[in-house]
Amino acid sequence: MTAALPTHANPAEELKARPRTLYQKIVDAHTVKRIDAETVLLYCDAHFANEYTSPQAFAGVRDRGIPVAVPDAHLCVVDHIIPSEDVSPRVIHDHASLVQAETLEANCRHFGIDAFYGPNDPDQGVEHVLMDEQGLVRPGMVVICGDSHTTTHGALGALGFGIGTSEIEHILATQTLVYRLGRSMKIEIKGKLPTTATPKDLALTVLRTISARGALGKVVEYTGEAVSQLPMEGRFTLCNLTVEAGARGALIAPDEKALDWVKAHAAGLTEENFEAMATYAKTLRSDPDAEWDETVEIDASKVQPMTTWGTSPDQATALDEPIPDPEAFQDPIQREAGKRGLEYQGLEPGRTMAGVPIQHVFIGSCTNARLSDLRAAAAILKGRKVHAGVRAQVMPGSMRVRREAEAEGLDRIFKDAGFEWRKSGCTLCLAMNGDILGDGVRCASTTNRNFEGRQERGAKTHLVSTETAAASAVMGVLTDPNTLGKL
Ligand SMILES: CC(C)[C@H](C(=O)O)[C@@H](O)C(=O)O
Ligand code: SF4
Repeated sequence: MTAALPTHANPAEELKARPRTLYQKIVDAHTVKRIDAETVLLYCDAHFANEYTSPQAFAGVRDRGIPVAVPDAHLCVVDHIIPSEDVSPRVIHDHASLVQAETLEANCRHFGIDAFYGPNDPDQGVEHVLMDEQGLVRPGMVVICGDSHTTTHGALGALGFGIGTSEIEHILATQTLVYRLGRSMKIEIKGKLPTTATPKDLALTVLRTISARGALGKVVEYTGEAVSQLPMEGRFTLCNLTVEAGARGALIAPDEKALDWVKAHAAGLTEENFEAMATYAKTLRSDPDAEWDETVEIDASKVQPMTTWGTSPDQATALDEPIPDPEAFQDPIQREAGKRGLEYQGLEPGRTMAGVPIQHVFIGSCTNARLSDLRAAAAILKGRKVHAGVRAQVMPGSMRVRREAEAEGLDRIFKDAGFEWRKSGCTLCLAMNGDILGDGVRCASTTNRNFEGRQERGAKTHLVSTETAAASAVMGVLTDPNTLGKL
């Protein structure tokens, strides 16, 4: 006869009984082995590699003469170093960049990785646009990449985060990662986002509220009415920018919208697999009495069109509010950073950002270059012209986005307005391959980083929504898109 074990002796039962956050549930489901109180060996479902951060990792695996453990779990794309000129076939002029692109292709061939998106692949794109567009990210997955903006994929309820080169090597060799557990942070976005504001404005508001260090070491979960109302593209934008607060992940519990997105994008997903995914997705939410290390509330109804005034994404303000005086900041680090940011940008406290003259507009990047972004910009640009003295460029997030936009005639609207219609890639987001601004050029940019010199030494970047970028292109000054018809 066997005596019944007391329930607390069964770790699996104990795990299930404890209220958990969505983050904890995903980590538990992927834990191969607990290493110590702070660290686990984590199974990763998918790894995405670009040509820029992967070469040494592949070289390490080659040198040891071992195979890539699960070749089908990797997707490789040339996106960071590829020029965006509108030529066919695409040519990489820079020798070092060409070597990086060719090395990635050779590594894929050598290790039996079929999912390679080279410069002339019809579906090439910025990795964080491409992955979701190919339906490769599913709710509950752990997805990793040697790139910080992998947090983007939390929009689908997947734990996405960036890793370093030695970790990429570990993934290639073992499909696992030695993972230090993060702390949990709930950001509840209450109320409704006004129709005059966009998800990008919400994301910049979150950053301003919690600061660029506000989520350091934490995995954020977004909840609340405004978050459920966001379309998938808006959720990608929000989760993409969350890393700029230092977050180690950004999650949104998967709902019907997330499942519909996967259904619409995952080629070959059978009805049976979809049903299994949908059933699992229902369990992917934080338990009502889960404990959080930190919680923050934000009122969505107060969000207004935003831009950045400094050189950190959290140095943001509404376009029609006065630029704050950093001298008044309590935190000495923020005070110094604010003073330096304003000085770099050549701006004074007290004036509004609306009306600041710009010479360049960039619509692109993994933050805001999906089809809905291009539609929103085109709706503003239709029948209007880019202001004299402004150079305006659009780099669709992927070649598929570009094709879909062309099928709707959006390229015509952009070109008629005076925009350059380019090909997809990171390009001007981080000043690569000749896609750079001149020294001192001020740019309204739909990207996620406004660091000193990000778009070229001395160039001034102001982060904005796609709508604000389009309106600013027309006016030649930073412009709240809601005021456009009224000016
Ligand atoms: C090049 C890469 C390591 C980097 C990142 O990690 O985010 C880049 O994509 C960026 O946006 O600055
Ligand atoms: S588009 Fe910009 S932010 Fe996104 S991965 Fe490329 S360089 Fe990084």
